[in-house]
Amino acid sequence: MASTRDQAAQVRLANPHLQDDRHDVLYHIGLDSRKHDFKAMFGDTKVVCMGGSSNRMKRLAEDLVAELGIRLPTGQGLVNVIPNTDRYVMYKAGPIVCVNHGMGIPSISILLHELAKLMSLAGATGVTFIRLGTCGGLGLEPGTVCISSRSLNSQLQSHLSQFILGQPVQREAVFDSDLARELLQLASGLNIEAVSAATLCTSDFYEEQGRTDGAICEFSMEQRNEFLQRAFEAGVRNIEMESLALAAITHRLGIRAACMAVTLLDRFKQDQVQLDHSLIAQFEGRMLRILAAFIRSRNICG
Ligand SMILES: O=P(O)(O)O[C@@H]1C[C@H](O)[C@@H](CO)O1
Ligand SMILES: O=c1cc[nH]c(=O)[nH]1
Repeated sequence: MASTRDQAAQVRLANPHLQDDRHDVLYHIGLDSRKHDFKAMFGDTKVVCMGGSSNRMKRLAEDLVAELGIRLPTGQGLVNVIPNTDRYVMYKAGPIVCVNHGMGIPSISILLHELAKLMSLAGATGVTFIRLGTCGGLGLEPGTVCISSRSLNSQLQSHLSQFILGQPVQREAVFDSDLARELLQLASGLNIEAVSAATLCTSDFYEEQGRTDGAICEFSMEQRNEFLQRAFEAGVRNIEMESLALAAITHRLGIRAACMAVTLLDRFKQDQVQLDHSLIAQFEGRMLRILAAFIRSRNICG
């Protein structure tokens, strides 16, 4: 349970160049502090939900409205609140924001910079960021919800490496352990198969995840299996493409964050995702139920 101090905490940026009263253009999410009233639009935000695809985030917002009985502004319905860009979409249902992050670390990290600035300028307090995604599992039944404890890069190290001004910078990629535990308990209470473990985050779906079915593959089946086994022994139970940036950026800024992703396949058994869309939607529904239980437990929707 979040403490009173956590609930009052504002998002604090880690950038001495930024003045509080600045004019700021959040270019990729199409928001401008001179044209939009950030406090009125986003000041009440408590949870920011993220996932790769735009339609999935729209569905998530619709499902949360139905599941939690959230009342929308009269005559407005659920609308994309960032229509000035087609990079991302964003829906707001009461204090919940649902935004898509695209695929991979560069796409989610641009979004995270702009979302953190947005939440800070809006004066939002006690905000939690949660990614709801899909992933490959290691030794898990498809449909298992993986809640990341930390994220490992493709060298199985728990940090995000970047080159800033030409110099290597490493940022620790860990998630809030209390929040991860809380989500795991909620899953268990709902009888949803879930684990909390390390997540491998790569910058590619094919070769970096050890798939032999990409357009290029220069390793053997034995090497593939050895890599997946090594990841498993390092504590990895799922593989995806965004958790490293989510963990590193939120940890650096002190934003409470979690990454939940449902497994679409067991990578020890296969490389191709062969599930049909209705089953994927059913699996994603498991994360919606955990998320809804989390939001209910926080009493933030009135
Ligand atoms: O949240 P989603 O399901 O979009 O994320 C995973 C990781 C990659 O972005 C993508 C690869 O298929 O799916
Ligand atoms: O295997 C998978 C499935 C979904 N997303 C990934 O990044 N990998």
